[in-house]
Amino acid sequence: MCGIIGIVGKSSVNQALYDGLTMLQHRGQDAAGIVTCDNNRLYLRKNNGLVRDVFHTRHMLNLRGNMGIGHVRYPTAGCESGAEAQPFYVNSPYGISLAHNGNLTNADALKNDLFREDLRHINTDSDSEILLNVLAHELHKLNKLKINHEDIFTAVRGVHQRCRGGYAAVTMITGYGLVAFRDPYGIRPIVFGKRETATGTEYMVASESVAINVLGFELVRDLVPGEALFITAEGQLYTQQCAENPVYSPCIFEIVYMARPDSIIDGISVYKARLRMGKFLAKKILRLYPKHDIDVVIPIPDTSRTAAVQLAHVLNRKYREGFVKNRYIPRTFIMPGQSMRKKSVRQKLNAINLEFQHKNVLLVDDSIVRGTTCKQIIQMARDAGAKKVYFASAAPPVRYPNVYGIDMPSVEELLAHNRTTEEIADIIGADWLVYQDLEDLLAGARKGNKNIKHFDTSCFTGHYVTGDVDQSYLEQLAFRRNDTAKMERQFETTEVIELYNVI
Ligand SMILES: O=P(O)(O)OC[C@H]1O[C@H](OP(=O)(O)OP(=O)(O)O)[C@H](O)[C@@H]1O
Ligand SMILES: NC(=O)CC[C@H](N)C(=O)O
Ligand SMILES: [Mg+2]
Repeated sequence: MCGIIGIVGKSSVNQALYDGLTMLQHRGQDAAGIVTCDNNRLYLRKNNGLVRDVFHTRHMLNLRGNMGIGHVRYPTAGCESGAEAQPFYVNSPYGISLAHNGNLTNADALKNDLFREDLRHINTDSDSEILLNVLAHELHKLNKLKINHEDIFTAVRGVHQRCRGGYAAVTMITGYGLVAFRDPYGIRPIVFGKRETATGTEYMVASESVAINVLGFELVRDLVPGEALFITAEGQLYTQQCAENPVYSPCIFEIVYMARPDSIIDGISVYKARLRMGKFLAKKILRLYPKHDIDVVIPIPDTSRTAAVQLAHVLNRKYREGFVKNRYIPRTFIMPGQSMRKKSVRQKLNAINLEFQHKNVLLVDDSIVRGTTCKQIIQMARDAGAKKVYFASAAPPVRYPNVYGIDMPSVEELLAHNRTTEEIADIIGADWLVYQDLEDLLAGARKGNKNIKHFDTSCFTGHYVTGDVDQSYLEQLAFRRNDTAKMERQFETTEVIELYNVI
């Protein structure tokens, strides 16, 4: 769930790209990058860190031109090295740069094919470098000095035929314009917008609508699954469906946790969907515990707040901000290692004792994944003087790995895997625990857009919409990306590549 952005403007786009990336920072905290194009020359800055740390005035001044793309990264493949920060670049054909949100499930086979058949070298373990080279090859094989929108859509059709998994991508073809595309299941989100200026229409593509709103663009719509968009450097827009059998199946975890509440994804207001999650969860609590003795509802900031407000309202109990969040500590779930995540929970959240003393509190979180947050938070509530601590998760139990762009690679790390709700309550130290039912979560999301019949719910059900994920893939993924493997890799190879894809 990285954040991607692209703008074709009528004046310099560096500041707008920077501002847009700050609106997408919650999607990736590990690395950030921008590449711009001016007079057929590219200017790139990327590195590890938050947006505000990666771009200083001198970098901003160098990012020239009226067209560019950007990325904030949360790794799901390869390593955390700055060498794998995006956008990636390949010089042939035409000079193409790419920013990718998602994860390819056939990356190994593609890498092999790219080397043996397409004679292309992939220098990192990032699946995004593979996606870029597949697109480059599909363009290359047209064997044309000059390409038009039809050629570009032909190449994207080729990408859909070869690539599997989740991918929303924005690419820039030097001298031509900006190309964005979404995988045939629409797993990862991508929207576009436009803005009228005195000198013509400007276009913008982004992972979430919030970036489009804040920059003063008007949201046009989501790209539908399989669709591609091409905006010429002069500002002409073309769109085309490039997949044979697209099936709308957006990732439900975007609604649960990833996206900002003020975003609209696939026509669904994330905010309203989260309110409905709170309502359904309250109804379930009333069904299970009609004589409950909850005194107060307390959210675990930030993401659960929206659901908790509505949950408290339906339960007819007070909603209180019992935990104060340190605004300078980023999101913990998307941090790379367990020790960092664990330490950060305590740095991030602190209890206001008077909201807990002598009370039976219901703590609400949007989800429980590894259990890092809830274990510590329940203890903090007890230390703050709570009589009883109940816990509600606005999402169902996360029991299976995610393979489409969220870093949940190993079942061993998932608290709910092979455990009952009672066992989990015991481990986290809650007096009782309640999870949202999947049907209610889906109903809450569907109410926002009745046309969406399916969602990718793989982390709750183990059913993978792309149909290509088998046990051996999951074993490989867990082997490569479990926390211990990541930690070992950090010491071995982090900065060894040193080929930063510099333009
Ligand atoms: O069970 P866990 O593995 O701890 O993961 C789930 C937790 O992580 C998230 O919070 P996060 O701090 O990442 O983001 P937020 O501030 O947006 O809530 C989420 O809201 C849960 O609290
Ligand atoms: N979370 C994502 O979208 C990750 C993008 C890409 N797979 C990477 O690891 O860099
Ligand atoms: Mg949270």
